[in-house]
Parts: sequence; C-alpha cells; structure tokens
Amino acid sequence: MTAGGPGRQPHLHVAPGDVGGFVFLPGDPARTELIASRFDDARLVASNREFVTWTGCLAGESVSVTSTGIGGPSAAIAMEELAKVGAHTFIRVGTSGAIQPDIATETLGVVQAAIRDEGTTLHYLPVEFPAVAHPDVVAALRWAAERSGLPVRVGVAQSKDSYFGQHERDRMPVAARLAERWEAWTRGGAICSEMEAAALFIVASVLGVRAGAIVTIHPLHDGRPEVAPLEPPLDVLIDTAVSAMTELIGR
Ligand SMILES: O=P(O)(O)O[C@H]1O[C@H](CO)[C@@H](O)[C@H]1O
Ligand SMILES: O=c1cc[nH]c(=O)[nH]1
Repeated sequence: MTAGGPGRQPHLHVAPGDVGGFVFLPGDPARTELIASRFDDARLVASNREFVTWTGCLAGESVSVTSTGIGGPSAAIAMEELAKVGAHTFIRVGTSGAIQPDIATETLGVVQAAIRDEGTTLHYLPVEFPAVAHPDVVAALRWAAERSGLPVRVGVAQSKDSYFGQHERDRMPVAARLAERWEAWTRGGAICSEMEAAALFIVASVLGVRAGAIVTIHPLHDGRPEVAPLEPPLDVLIDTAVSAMTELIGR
C-alpha cells in the first residue's frame, strides 16, 4: 500500500511523472505484475485499494499498467486519475463470458463497442450516446489478435453491473427481464459479456483519450458456464495486448 498526499491522485496514488502515456487496464490486480513482466525496467509505482500501478518501457516509450477492480465505477475512477497525470491511450485486458453460442474455447474478443447495461456512464452522457472503442486501438488489437494463433471475434460486448445477474439469473426477482434482454443481446450479435468496457469507452470519449479492449471469451450456455471456468489463456491475451500497444507506440 502506498501513501496518498499532495500531488497524488486520491484513489490511485499516482502523481505526474509516475505513469506513461500508454496504459494497460486489467480488472484483476494480480494481472498487473504479469503485464509488467513484459516491460523493460518495470517498477511498482503505487498500490491503493483495487488499484495497483506499475510503470516501465515498451519500444523505448514509457508505459504503465493499472488494475481497475470490478465494474464501471472503479474503472471510471482509474481512467480519470490516469488521464489527469498524462495518460492518453488505454487497452483493457480482461476476461468475459460468451453471448454467442458458437464461440470456441480460448477465443480472443476485440471489443469495438459496448452495451451500456450499467449505471456509471449515465453520470457522463445520455444513454443514446454509444460506447465505442477508438478506431486506432481497435485496428491495433485486431492486427495483433489475428497473429495470436487463437480464434478471434471482433464485436460488441455487454457491460453489466451484476456478475450474478448473468451467472445465476434464475434466482433473481427480475429473472424474466434479464432473460429477455440476454436474448436481445444474442439476437443482436453481441459476442461477450463483461463489466468495464462501456465505462472505459464513455469516459474516454468525454476526456478525449483513446481506449479499446481485448478479452478472453469463456464459452457459456445461455449466460451460464457449461463447465467450470478454466483458467483463461492469460499469456496469449497479454502478449497480444502488448503487441497491439507496441504497434500504437510505433505509429
Ligand atoms: O477479468 P476482469 O478484467 O476483471 O473482467 C471480468 O471479470 C470480472 C468478473 O469476474 C469483471 O471485472 C469482468 O469484467
Ligand atoms: O462478467 C463476466 C466475466 C467473465 N466471465 C463471465 O461470464 N462474465
């Protein structure tokens, strides 16, 4: 745990000079060290609450990784505070569950837009405003994903506020509404369900920064796992995100 203080952001505890312009955003704090292991000269710069930040170098450029925790509120805080200290390009590196029934195990999803099935973004923009990834980031992620050796889907993610509203839908008093909406996401062609992309894309639009997301997609049956979730293929996910960021740095 790092200390806060004057000049440091209130939640992330980062200050100007602590982070690079290009930042990876996993949800899980444990994933930060795995991502930082791909940097040259990685150093832990801050750790507070769910937000763990490392900084190092990729292709000669200063880059960082910060965990966002779970859900839109903490993801929005992470992006806001990182942008205040100079970050401008973000890649979410996450996990998700399949919406389309034909998604193969170990598929990588490049998220080009997100369904705003959450509350955070209503504090930024009316619901009619779409949550879209930046085209530069989508192009770099697609380029890298297609070289990963894993199956790839590019498309829309559902960003929701309740993990158990997806995984244990039938015990919720609003089960019928959740089922009807899941069917709509399926028939509309959404590829996967997760919890942060919409908040990151909307906050990025408002701040004028670039954001995109790449996720592992776990096969599901009607929103529920058919088999216990396997450990997702994080190494390939992370290497693909790093290749995409290196591509963005070089442009
Ligand atoms: O693996 P991460 O990045 O945390 O992403 C997914 O996993 C969490 C739920 O288990 C949510 O944060 C969801 O978006
Ligand atoms: O929100 C999530 C994240 C991972 N897997 C899921 O099924 N849902």
